[in-house]
Amino acid sequence: MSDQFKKQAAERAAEDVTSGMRLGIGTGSTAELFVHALARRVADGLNVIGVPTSERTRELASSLGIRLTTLDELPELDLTIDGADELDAHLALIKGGGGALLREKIVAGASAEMIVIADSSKEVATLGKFPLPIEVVPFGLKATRRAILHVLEDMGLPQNLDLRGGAEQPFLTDGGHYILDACLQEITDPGTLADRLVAIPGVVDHGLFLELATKAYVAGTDGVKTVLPI
Ligand SMILES: O=C[C@H](O)[C@H](O)[C@H](O)COP(=O)(O)O
Repeated sequence: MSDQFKKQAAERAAEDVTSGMRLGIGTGSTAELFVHALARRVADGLNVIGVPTSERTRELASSLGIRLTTLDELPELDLTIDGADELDAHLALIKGGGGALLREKIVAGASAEMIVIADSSKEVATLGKFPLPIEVVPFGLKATRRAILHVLEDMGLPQNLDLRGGAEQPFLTDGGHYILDACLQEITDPGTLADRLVAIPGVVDHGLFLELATKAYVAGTDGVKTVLPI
């Protein structure tokens, strides 16, 4: 069922794309459904150029005939459409379940608008049930981990930090970094947490996307609703 909802949200967002747009294209299962919907519109004559947020998305979009470039070639975008792991009523997001958070955030930050597409299971009152991905450089992993744990302790948050993929074979992002997933349950002050995490040397970025999304299409049993940040 949730796949059906993801598809409905993705197809609704594809309707917002107009010819001439410079488009950031997200990553993940919902974003992939959007890529398919977009490709159908491109086959019907829609003229857009896209910047993918991952190698995975690049391969899919290019195989479906969507014209692509890089953010270096096109550093200003009109719209990014991407999925999310969680969204709240302010359209604050947790992203990075698929490991693409860094490129996703850079691309969203270069876009005038960002539309989030999701099924209604992703909507939460408070962010944090979904583990927060924190992207770190491999060098000095233990020291970076300790510094993150210190911030979590200081903010009264649970100190659960897992290296994605495990120590034997850590997951590597497109940028060659590791991900530490923080199981926090309730992030009551995402702004402070975001600021404190990026201030740690060794932390590249984290999956809190604050004040980036301008609209969301959330699909559930009642159809697709439009959510604007409160
Ligand atoms: O790194 C992955 C991205 O942030 C995804 O957009 C996010 O994990 C949501 O993915 P999905 O649509 O597969 O639930």
